[in-house]
Amino acid sequence: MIKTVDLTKKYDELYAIQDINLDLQAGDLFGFIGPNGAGKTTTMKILATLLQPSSGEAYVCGHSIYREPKEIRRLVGYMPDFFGVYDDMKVIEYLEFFAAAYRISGAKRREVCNEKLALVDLDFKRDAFASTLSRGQTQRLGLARVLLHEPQVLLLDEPLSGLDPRARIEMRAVLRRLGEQGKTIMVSSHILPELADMCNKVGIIDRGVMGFNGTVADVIKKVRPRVVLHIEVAGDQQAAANKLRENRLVESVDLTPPLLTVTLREGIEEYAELSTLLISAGFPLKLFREEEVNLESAFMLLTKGLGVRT
Ligand SMILES: Nc1ncnc2c1ncn2[C@@H]1O[C@H](COP(=O)(O)OP(=O)(O)OP(=O)(O)O)[C@@H](O)[C@H]1O
Repeated sequence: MIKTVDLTKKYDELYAIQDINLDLQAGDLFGFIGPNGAGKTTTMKILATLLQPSSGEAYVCGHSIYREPKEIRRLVGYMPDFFGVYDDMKVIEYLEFFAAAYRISGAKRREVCNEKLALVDLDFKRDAFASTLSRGQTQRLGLARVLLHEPQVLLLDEPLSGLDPRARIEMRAVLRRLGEQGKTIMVSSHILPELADMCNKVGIIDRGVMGFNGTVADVIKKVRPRVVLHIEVAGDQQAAANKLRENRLVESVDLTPPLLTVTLREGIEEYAELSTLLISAGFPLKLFREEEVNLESAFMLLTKGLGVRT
């Protein structure tokens, strides 16, 4: 659905993006993560055919951005990071205005607008003035707008930025729903944890260079190749530590009473047998869980040293 080959955009000597390679399929929800100025907007604008790259290729649903931009515009819904709404228009009027621009006419127009408002959970605001909407509601209205022409591909530039926690949860729910409809969605953010639980793939970009492109599980593996468990047992903790050290899955055990920190050997991801082992050896479990990877520090690690700009 989206494919880029060595996509590059230069402004004089500055690489806004350099050799970006993406391959996204139908139903992919791709989190495009990077700090300010990383190149996210540049990439999205090129895919939306609003900006020409300096070199490289990009295809959307098989159409080249150079040769078939009109086809691409029909298939893409692009929501920029900042957009205005017309203050003197009601929500439904705003949508109908754009539906008319897409040449959706007559009874169909009202029907499509109502359907998209419901999809973004904004039907209760249909007769409110756009100027009275909260930031989260305005973002959802913007999303409804880019859905009017039934795009296959959505390019959403920081749709979660500036939203309070509740509005984020609501927006994420809407994005998941759209992903379930089989659309290909690229959504950008500064913050990896914000997108990690929602996206099946993530790309991490910094200063124009994509340092990582894969699944969230791959991110975790990359920053922490070994699974770490936190375990607490009732009874003799030292004996429990020794028991674990004998196990072939275990690389090391650190005991800082009452916590056992158990590092598994590289590549080991299945460890249920360790809980059975402890219980059957007479160590009832008080705690047994995998240490969570701090996605914020994973992000810092993965962007460290990326991209040298000239
Ligand atoms: N028209 C332009 N002329 C010169 N440089 C530009 C232009 N547009 C973007 N850039 C530069 O290209 C780089 C990438 O910018 P881009 O807007 O793609 O980043 P971004 O990841 O979207 O950042 P943000 O999170 O702040 O929106 C930045 O260094 C920016 O200053």
